Amino acid sequence: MNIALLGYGRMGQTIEKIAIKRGHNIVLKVDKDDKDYDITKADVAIDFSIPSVAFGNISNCLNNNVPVVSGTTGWLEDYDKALSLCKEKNGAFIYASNFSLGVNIFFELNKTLAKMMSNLGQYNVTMEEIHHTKKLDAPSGTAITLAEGVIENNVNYDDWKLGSDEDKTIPIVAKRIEDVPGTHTVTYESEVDSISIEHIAHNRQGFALGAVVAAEWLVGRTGVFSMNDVLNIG
Ligand SMILES: NC(=O)C1=CN([C@@H]2O[C@H](COP(=O)(O)OP(=O)(O)OC[C@H]3O[C@@H](n4cnc5c(N)ncnc54)[C@H](OP(=O)(O)O)[C@@H]3O)[C@@H](O)[C@H]2O)C=CC1
Ligand SMILES: O=C(O)C1=N[C@H](C(=O)O)C[C@H](O)C1
Repeated sequence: MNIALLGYGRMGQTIEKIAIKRGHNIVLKVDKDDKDYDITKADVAIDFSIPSVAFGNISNCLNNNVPVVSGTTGWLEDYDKALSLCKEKNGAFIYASNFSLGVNIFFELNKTLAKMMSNLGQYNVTMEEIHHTKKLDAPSGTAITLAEGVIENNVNYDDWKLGSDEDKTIPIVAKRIEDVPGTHTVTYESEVDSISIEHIAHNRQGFALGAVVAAEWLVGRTGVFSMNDVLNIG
């Protein structure tokens, strides 16, 4: 496949190596100052850029009939617009807050645990995410997906907030520590005990491999998809 990389930072460069190993060609690398490029030479685009430009990158792909995989976080206020544009153009689009196989299993585990804890009002849930100091957004997209998984499956919660202690609101703590690729912990705490589940990324390989696998899966399909479709889980 001919792949366009929209964003050639930490993730773009990791994806490039994995894509080449899997026999693909990188035909375009787009960074901040690259404006007039021809996206149509790609069979699929993979966007790992920055929150303020992600929706523009995705729209450009959909407007030019190029399937697009996006892992950029922090732009989801425009997600519904991307979804409508994809439908209008009969295009192909996948967004995931986290493309790693391990985290997608963790998402399902989180939903199951949330359901089990729904009748147990003596437990309060908290979430913590730890990332490297260069990360632009907080909380992480993965933490937001985890919080949404609890809200959908546990009657005790209907919202999430950074550092909140409001009723029915999941408090999320975001820590920034140099070089941490991504650690997410969900904890249920009562007066007598605590239950935690945790995912620790050791490097960016899992995110990057998941994005390339998603791109391979997306080409030839039309619609808006999630990693559950790609991995056939959930
Ligand atoms: N879904 C997932 O599995 C994962 C998601 N992420 C998310 O992916 C995104 C990227 O992460 P990461 O690679 O670590 O970040 P980086 O900052 O390393 O890379 C982002 C790149 O985007 C570039 N950029 C800026 N403007 C544009 C533009 N208009 N078009 C294209 N590229 C542009 C930046 O260039 P410059 O530096 O010159 O501004 C930079 O090279 C983040 O939102 C992060 O949260 C990260 C890991 C996994
Ligand atoms: O910015 C990162 O690095 C990461 N971002 C994603 C997120 O916001 O959840 C995924 C991963 O945790 C790494």
